[in-house]
Amino acid sequence: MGPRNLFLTNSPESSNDCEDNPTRNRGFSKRGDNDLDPDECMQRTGGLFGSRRPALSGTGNGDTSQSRSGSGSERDSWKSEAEGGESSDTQGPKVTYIPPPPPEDEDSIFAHYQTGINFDKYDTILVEVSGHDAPPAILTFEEANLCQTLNNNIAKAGYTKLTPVQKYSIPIILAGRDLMACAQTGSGKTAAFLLPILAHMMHDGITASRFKELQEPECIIVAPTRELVNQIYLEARKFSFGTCVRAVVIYGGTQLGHSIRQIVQGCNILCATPGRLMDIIGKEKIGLKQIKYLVLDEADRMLDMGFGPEMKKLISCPGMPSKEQRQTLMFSATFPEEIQRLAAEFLKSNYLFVAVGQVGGACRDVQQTVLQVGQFSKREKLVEILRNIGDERTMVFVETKKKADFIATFLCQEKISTTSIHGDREQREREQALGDFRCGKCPVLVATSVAARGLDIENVQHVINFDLPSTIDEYVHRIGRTGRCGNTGRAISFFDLESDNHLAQPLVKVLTDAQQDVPAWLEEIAFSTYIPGFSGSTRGNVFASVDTRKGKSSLNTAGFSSSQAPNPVDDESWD
Ligand SMILES: Nc1ncnc2c1ncn2[C@@H]1O[C@H](COP(=O)(O)OP(=O)(O)OP(=O)(O)O)[C@@H](O)[C@H]1O
Repeated sequence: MGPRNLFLTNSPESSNDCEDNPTRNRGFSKRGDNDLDPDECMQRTGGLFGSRRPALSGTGNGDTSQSRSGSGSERDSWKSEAEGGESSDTQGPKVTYIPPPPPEDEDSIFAHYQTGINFDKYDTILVEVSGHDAPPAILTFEEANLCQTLNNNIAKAGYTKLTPVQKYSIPIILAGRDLMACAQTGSGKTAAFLLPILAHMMHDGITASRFKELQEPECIIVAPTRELVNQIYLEARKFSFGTCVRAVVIYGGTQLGHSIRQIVQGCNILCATPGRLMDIIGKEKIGLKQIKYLVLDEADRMLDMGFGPEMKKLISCPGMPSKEQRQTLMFSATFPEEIQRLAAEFLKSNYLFVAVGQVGGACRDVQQTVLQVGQFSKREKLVEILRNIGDERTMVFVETKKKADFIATFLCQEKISTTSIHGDREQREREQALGDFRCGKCPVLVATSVAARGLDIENVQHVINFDLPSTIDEYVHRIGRTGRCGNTGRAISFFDLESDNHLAQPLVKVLTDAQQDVPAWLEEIAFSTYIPGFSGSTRGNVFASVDTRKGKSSLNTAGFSSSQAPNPVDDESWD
C-alpha cells in the first residue's frame, strides 16, 4: 500500500479542516502542520472578512466544534462533532445557531445556471462500466421512464440532456444495483443518484411521512462537509418538488434541537454530515430499519481514515439493513484504489463500477497553469493576479485555517473584497461567507480544503492554489470548483520548490491527461524525483484507470449502450 495511512486515529498536532478531514494527513505531511508557514509568520492582525466584517474571533456562539480559533486542529473539530461533542453538555456551551430556511418560492428552488459551451463535449468522453450484467445506458431522460412530476422538475431545473455519468448511473440504480461511480468534477453526479432514487420512491408509492418522534427514512445521503450536504439537500428538495417525498438536512455547527425539529416533522431522505447523523441516531430520532438507499457522496473521502470509522459504525448500527438488503451508491471524482477496496465492505459483491474518463482525472474544461512561486513571493503574486482578474469570482486555496484568516485579512487590506471559509469559523460565518461569495459581494473566497469538494457555485471563473494541497486528488477537487457543467474555468497553482516537489510527478500526469501544457521545469522535477516502484507519493496509489477488481465489461463513449459486456469481473482478484 502507498504511504496513506487508512483508518488511523487523528493526530492531535495536525491542523486541517474538520468535518472535511483533510487528505494531507493520509500521506506526506509536507509543510509540517503549522497553521502559519514560517515565512508568513506575521501576527494575525484580526481583520476584515468581507469588506465590513469583523475579525474572526473564534468565540461567539459557543459552537464547541467550530469556535476554537487558534486551537490549531481542524481535525479535532471534526472529531468533536463526529464523536458527538457538540451535543454533549460536558463539552462547553451549546451550539445555538439555527440556519435560515432556504427560500420556498418556486423560482428560487429551481434557480440554476446555464450549461457551458463544452457541455456537448461530455458525449465524447470514454465511459467504462465493469461488473456483471450492467443494464444499457440511456440516452435521454425520456428513456428513464420517470414519472411526470419528476420530468416536470427536471425540465424546470433546465436539464434537457443527460450527462455521461447520468446516462450510465440512472439505469444502473433503477435496476436496483449497487454502484461505485467516478466522473469528473461538475458533471452532474448529484442528479445521477437523486433522480433514480426518487423515481424508485415514487414507483413504490411512498406515503408522506408524518410527525413522529422516531423517523424512519428510506434514504440516507452522507457527504463530508456541511455546505455540501446542504447543497445536496437543496437538490433533493428541487427534484422532489410537488411529491410527498420530504428531504431533510442536518449538519454540525447548528443547534441540535433544530436538527431534531426538522426530522420529527417527517423524513424520507436524510442528508447529513456523519457526526450529526451519528448524534441523531444515538438520540433515537432516526431509525434505520426502512433504509433502502445509502449514498456516500465524495465516497473516497467518506471511506478515508477521517470518516471511514464513522461510516463503519453507521452500517453496523442496530436496524441498518445489511448490504444485501439495501442499495449502496458511491460517487466521487476520485477513487484511489485502496479506497475502492475498502468500499467492498459496504457494497454487494456484484456492484457495478462506472468510470467516466480517467478515474481521478481533472476536468478538461479547466485551463491549468502551474507557476513556480516561492513562499516569500506568493502574496505579491496573488495580488498581481487578482488585480488582473478584476471582479471575476475566484477561490483561493490555502493549506491551513490560520493562513486563510491571514491571507483574507491581507487581501482586504489591499482593498480586494474578500471573505473566507474554514473549519475554525462559526457555521453562521461560514454560511455568510459562502453567501457573500455566491452573490458576488465578495468576489474572492479564501478557503481551506473545507471548500475543495462538491461545492457548486455559479460563475467561479478562477481557482488559485496559493498553497498546493498535499495530494493530487485534493488538487483535482479544488480546481473542479471552476469549469463546471461545460463551462470553462482557469486554475493557477503556485508551486514552491521548497515544499511541493513530491507533487511534481502526479501533477505532470494530471496535466498531461487533461491535455494541458506542462512546464519543462515541472517535468524536470518530476523526472528527478521519480522513484521507481513508488506507488504515487501523494495520491497513495497509482492512477486508477479501472475498477480495482480489474475485469472490464465494456468501454464506450457516453452516447452508447454498454451492457453487452464481454466478460467481466474476476471476482477472485478482489480481496
Ligand atoms: N443534465 C444536466 N443538464 C444541465 N445541468 C446539469 C445537468 N446535470 C447536472 N447539472 C448541473 O451541473 C452542475 C454540477 O452538478 P453537480 O454538482 O451534481 O456535479 P458533481 O459531478 O457532483 O461535481 P463534484 O465532483 O464537484 O461534486 C449543477 O449546477 C447541476 O445542477
